[in-house]
Amino acid sequence: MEWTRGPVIGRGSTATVSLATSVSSGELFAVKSTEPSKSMFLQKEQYFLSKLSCPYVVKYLGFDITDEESKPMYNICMEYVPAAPSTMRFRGMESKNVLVSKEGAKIADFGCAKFVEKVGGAMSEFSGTPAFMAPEVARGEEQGFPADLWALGCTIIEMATGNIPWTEHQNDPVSALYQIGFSSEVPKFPSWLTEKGQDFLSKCLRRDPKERWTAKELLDHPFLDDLDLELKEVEEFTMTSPSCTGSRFLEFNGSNNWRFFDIEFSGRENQEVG
Ligand SMILES: Nc1ncnc2c1ncn2[C@@H]1O[C@H](COP(=O)(O)OP(=O)(O)OP(=O)(O)O)[C@@H](O)[C@H]1O
Repeated sequence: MEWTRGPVIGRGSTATVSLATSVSSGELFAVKSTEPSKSMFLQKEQYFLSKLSCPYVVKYLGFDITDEESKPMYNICMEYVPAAPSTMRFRGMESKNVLVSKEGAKIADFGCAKFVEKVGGAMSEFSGTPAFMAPEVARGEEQGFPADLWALGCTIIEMATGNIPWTEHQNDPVSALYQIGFSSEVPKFPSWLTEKGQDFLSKCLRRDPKERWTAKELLDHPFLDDLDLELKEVEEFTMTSPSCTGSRFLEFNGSNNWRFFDIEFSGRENQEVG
């Protein structure tokens, strides 16, 4: 597919993400690029994305190597998910690897992903962001499905506070790993979350992976019933500001509830992207 690169819309530690346009169809999509010599994580991500088809994962469109001003670039093309810009008026934040669009939340960034071959088995490799690691992962013991539910709890904390869990150790990953792996502590829960929200977190953030709730159990947790209600209410909610005219935002409304709402950007804000 022939395409042209547009403005940069995001940067991570391994790659730069730009908007791109298909020459034949005019379709807008996102391209994640890096130099081929530094493309190990991106190639791994390409492998995972190409195997996944799920409405909650950014859609993979292909990969290629381009020559841009005599500089080769390794590129993964994927669905463009307009992300919530930090400048908008909302207090809730989404983790940078969870993009929120009109269709809901989608997971992007599979640079540290791996297929589970043997659930609960010993770890062949150790990767991830320390602050989101489950105690058993920090100790290098195992990385099974329960570790994902621990990470979910950590993501909720990040969304509610705007900070990663264990912020007190954010400049010292080694001490964070030690605290996570060998203390009896769990990350601090935001005190302003509802009782149901706190209870949901307590089920995700159990230090013993065998005591942690499973995804199936969590899906029936009353905290999620409340979110459904919130979404219905929000369908009636309209933003009136002329400068905010089509992405979905998550807001913590101060009375212990989260809600989603939709905003469209004015042309000016679109130009500011990148
Ligand atoms: N499909 C997409 N649509 C819109 N924006 C995207 C998309 N993919 C990534 N982005 C933006 O680009 C940013 C960087 O992307 P990403 O986190 O995947 O890069 P990375 O180099 O793998 O990051 P990390 O530092 O976590 O390794 C994201 O935070 C997001 O804002």
